[in-house]
Amino acid sequence: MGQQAGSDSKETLEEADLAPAGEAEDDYTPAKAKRKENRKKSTTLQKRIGTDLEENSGQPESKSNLKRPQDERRNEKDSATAGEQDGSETEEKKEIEGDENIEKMTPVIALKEKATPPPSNFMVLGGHCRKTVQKVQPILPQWLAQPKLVHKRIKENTVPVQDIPGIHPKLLKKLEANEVESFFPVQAEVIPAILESASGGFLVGRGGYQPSDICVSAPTGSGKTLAFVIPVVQLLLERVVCQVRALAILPTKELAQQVGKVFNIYTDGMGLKVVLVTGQKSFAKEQEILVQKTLTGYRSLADIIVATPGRLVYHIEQTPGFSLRHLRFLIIDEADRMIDGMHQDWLRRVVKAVYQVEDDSGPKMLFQRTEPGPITAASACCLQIPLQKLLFSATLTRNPEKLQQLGLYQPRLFTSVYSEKRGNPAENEQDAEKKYTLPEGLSQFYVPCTLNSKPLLLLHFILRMKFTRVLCFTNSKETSHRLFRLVQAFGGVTVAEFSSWLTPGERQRTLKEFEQGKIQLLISTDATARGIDIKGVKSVINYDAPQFIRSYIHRVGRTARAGKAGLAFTMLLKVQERKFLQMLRDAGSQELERQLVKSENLKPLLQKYEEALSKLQEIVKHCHPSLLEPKVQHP
Ligand SMILES: Nc1ncnc2c1ncn2[C@@H]1O[C@H](COP(=O)(O)OP(=O)(O)OP(=O)(O)O)[C@@H](O)[C@H]1O
Repeated sequence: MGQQAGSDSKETLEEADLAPAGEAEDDYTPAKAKRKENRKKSTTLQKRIGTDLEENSGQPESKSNLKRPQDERRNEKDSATAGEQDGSETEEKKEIEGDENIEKMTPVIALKEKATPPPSNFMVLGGHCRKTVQKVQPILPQWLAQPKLVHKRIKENTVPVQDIPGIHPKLLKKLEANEVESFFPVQAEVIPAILESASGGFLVGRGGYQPSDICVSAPTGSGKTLAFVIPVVQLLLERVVCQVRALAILPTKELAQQVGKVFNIYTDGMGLKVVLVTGQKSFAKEQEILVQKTLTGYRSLADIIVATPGRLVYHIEQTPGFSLRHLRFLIIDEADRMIDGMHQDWLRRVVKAVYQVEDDSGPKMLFQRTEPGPITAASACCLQIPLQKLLFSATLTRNPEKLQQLGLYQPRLFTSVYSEKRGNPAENEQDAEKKYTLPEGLSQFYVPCTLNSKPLLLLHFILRMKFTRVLCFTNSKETSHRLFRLVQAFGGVTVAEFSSWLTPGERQRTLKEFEQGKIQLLISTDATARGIDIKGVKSVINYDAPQFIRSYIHRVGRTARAGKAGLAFTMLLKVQERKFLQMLRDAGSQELERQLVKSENLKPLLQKYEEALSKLQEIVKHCHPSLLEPKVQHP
């Protein structure tokens, strides 16, 4: 029923869900803002000079001035001299006089100023000399400046599962069955913190107070998913009535499916129900598995929902009986990406649904649901079900302005971004904001190349250096498709492409085949850059250099996961080298090694490559329809 009614809104929102992460730069620097403002002022002044010049030239030696009585002019002269004696104005004048350039540039003004003193309301121009602007250092709030540090080295810092107190025996069994013997550092820190925040039962905060929201910034592949799945499942084990108590929001369908799978593993046989709300199923089907109509109203069929924001909002608005009034945990994975998508207004709508007043609420209700505010005698006498936000990302912004949009409550930050030398994240707050941590097992290289040698280099890595399970990134789906066709025409490589051109079903199948080792080379847009956990990816090749540091971090993070080793190669044109390498240095990454491939090594591939190019030209000439059908090809 609601399916049709909301189809328009669904289209737009889902479209946004699918859009590959165009990583906007984190460019919060108050100093930058200040510089911009100064530049703006200077432009305005320049404009004014222009206008004043025009005005002056339009009034040759101010006839009006000559016409005015002599004593009036004398008065003006006197007041100008008096002005010079005033401390501040003298300084300003010195500045103007001291700027020789200005005098050279504006001789007309200089001459006229000497000839006739400016009228009293004349605006003195200036401010063109270069002043050194004092750098504004941001002062971060304490929770961002002094976070809880999480070891970045996984291997040396794992903690045996049994050493973390309070894990439910049922979950210990599950962990063992899934070959998780030790917790990774981020799990060892965050799991106890979440469990502790609900130590008085998940329906009330500790001591009756609202618990702190939790933000986690840890490298790609460091195990952030289990860091929220384990405590959330454990805390919901004690629930009696099935209600939506936990909601995990992710930016794409594939990521939501992946997280849904982990929740399913750890809730299996525990009596908790996990529902995926991503648009993979029809809207009506999703409604059926979310709520059930009863004689007295509706009942929830889900304890945990894993959703993309667009589809979720659609259910909030269109599904009768769908309620978030019992929501206890709001998990925002890939949080920085989700903040970028805040314009969709999904968070406001979710929070509104959580605190929505329903008919059955009233003074009789044991637990209340009101948005957190100042504690008053009236608010303190009722037990509140807290809503706790849990944020996770490998590139979590430390920009307070951006984080402020999430409406966090007394947040705590767990981070792996710190200086190795001093272990002090607040060492240089401005720097820390732009720094990220890469997985310890990652070896990074850059490959100098020309536009023409790029495809040959890729083939060289696969065919001559025998790289297997390679994830290759391009900057657009068009490039991905062309490259895929070219490698296909070359032959000898099991290749597939991955982009938003594929249907969700095709995307899922492709990822599965890649994971199973059936595909040697997967050419992808940034659609697989974030969060996707494909086991056994040995190397990542950036066929096109990523434009933003966050894109780079997520792309190369598809390898070297869970403490394993991995290789990352970035092909760089001569013109890209300096800027790209500087971008990495600024992010605190280790220096990339230069991997030069000699042209002799590419020569053996040349003849076949040219044949492949001609083949491709033929296809394009005859406009082969299959050119528009991206698919996997097995040789
Ligand atoms: N304690 C553990 N022991 C062994 N393997 C683990 C453990 N925790 C997580 N893993 C494995 O590590 C891999 C990476 O975990 P996960 O996907 O949670 O990383 P992530 O930090 O969310 O990465 P990204 O930032 O890229 O999303 C997964 O394959 C997961 O099964």
